[in-house]
Amino acid sequence: MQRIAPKATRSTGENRARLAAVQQLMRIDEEGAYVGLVGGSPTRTQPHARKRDPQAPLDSRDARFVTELVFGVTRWRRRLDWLISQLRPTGGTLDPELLQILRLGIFELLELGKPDWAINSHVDLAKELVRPEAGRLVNGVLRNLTRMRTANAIPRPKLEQGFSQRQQADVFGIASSHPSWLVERWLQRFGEADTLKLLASNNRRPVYSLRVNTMKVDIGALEQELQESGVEVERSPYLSGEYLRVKSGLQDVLAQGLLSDGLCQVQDESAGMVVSLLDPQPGERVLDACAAPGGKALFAAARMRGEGQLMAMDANARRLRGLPATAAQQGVPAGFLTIGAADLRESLPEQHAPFDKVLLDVPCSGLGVLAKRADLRWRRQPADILSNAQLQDALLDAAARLVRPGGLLVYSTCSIEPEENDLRVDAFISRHPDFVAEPAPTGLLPDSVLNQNGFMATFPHVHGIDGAFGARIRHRQ
Ligand SMILES: C[S@@+](CC[C@H](N)C(=O)[O-])C[C@H]1O[C@@H](n2cnc3c(N)ncnc32)[C@H](O)[C@@H]1O
Repeated sequence: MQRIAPKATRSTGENRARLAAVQQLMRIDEEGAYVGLVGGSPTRTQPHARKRDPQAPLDSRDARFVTELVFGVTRWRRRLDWLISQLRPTGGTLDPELLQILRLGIFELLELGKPDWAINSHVDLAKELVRPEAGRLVNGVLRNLTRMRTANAIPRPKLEQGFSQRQQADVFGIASSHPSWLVERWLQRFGEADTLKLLASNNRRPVYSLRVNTMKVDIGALEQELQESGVEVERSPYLSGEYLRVKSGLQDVLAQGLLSDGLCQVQDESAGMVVSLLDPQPGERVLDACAAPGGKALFAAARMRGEGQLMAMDANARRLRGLPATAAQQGVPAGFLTIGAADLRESLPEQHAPFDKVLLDVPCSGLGVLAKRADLRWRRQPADILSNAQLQDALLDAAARLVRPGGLLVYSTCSIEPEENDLRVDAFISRHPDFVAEPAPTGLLPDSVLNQNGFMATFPHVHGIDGAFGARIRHRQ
């Protein structure tokens, strides 16, 4: 029997959140907006939306619901579209807004376990945003789904007898909502069992960690303060003296102003491990050559205790804009950190060179961070890996000129693809016989994050954090 909610329990806040989510999803599809950045109010207001959505901002609970919807629908898009194709007898092209509403409805019913009566909100949204008859279609598709849900008979893609690897990639790709080319690539490399684990990790709620700013606060004191205010944290198993994993209450960390007070920053432990691999010491001259927005540079500053010289440069001046203020909040001494916008390939900071250590955290496919960047899996194409490799090689060649003899270059990515990682290091060494790749020295990082070459290589399904890579490359004396 259908569950009917009393009218009073139907939340108008949730309805407004659904409208905002549809608007944001349209922006992501039409304008390529980045799913991590569209959490605020939509910039484009629909004519229908104005009628329904007065200017009052959403409260924080509804705003969080918008984020959950946008993130979830983006992540599950392929599976949702496949389900729509199974649930719509007529087929044919859908209005873009109608498609988003159907995706939203299916996501809420299947992933968030919303009750059957929530469908009324999607039906109303379709009537208002698209046209009155669109409500009938939404009602038909979503009621069909709830009947299947009750009968435990949600459609699933199936493998045929004698399937090829491409067909397997299609089926896994639909079920886990990843593109087939990526699944096929991982099947070839990791085999079936590990690919399934990786796909599942990419669909899990991401793990967020805080890098404790040890220049301002002791980790034990911050841990206690957070726990007393109801934020559940635990020490990172990889960087136990500097990182706290947030189990629940990240919003409270933000609300308490701990970030703006400079006591901590949200940063994945894999990013912290790259800085550990660099091992910047007080008194050294260090360059972060692709620094923006500056997370790793700020950790390096804390490790150096503001002594020596740290230069943070990046080709993108806009992405560097917030760094001086954040550095000041975190207590980084003026004069210790120099910030400059420059394309490393064209204008080397030679007047400051040579450096004891250079960190080169290059632009990459980001295929290690799919749990956090829900849209990336749809944006990336196989050709991107090749074009990234060309830029990565050029940046490595430029950075090499800035390392003093005997000094260290650390190359890092947030990718798990060999073409962007070990293979770039191999190619660099063959172009530069005056450099040698060296395994991470004992004690710098846990053995569990080192690969067969002694490079740092984390994987979401193995380490439970972002996938990332870091290699130490030494300039021979
Ligand atoms: C992965 S991000 C760096 C993240 C940063 N290390 C952090 O931890 O916050 C890569 C950066 O490389 C920069 N970049 C791309 N091409 C560059 C170039 N030719 N010269 C210098 N920086 C470049 C991009 O603007 C981007 O900010």
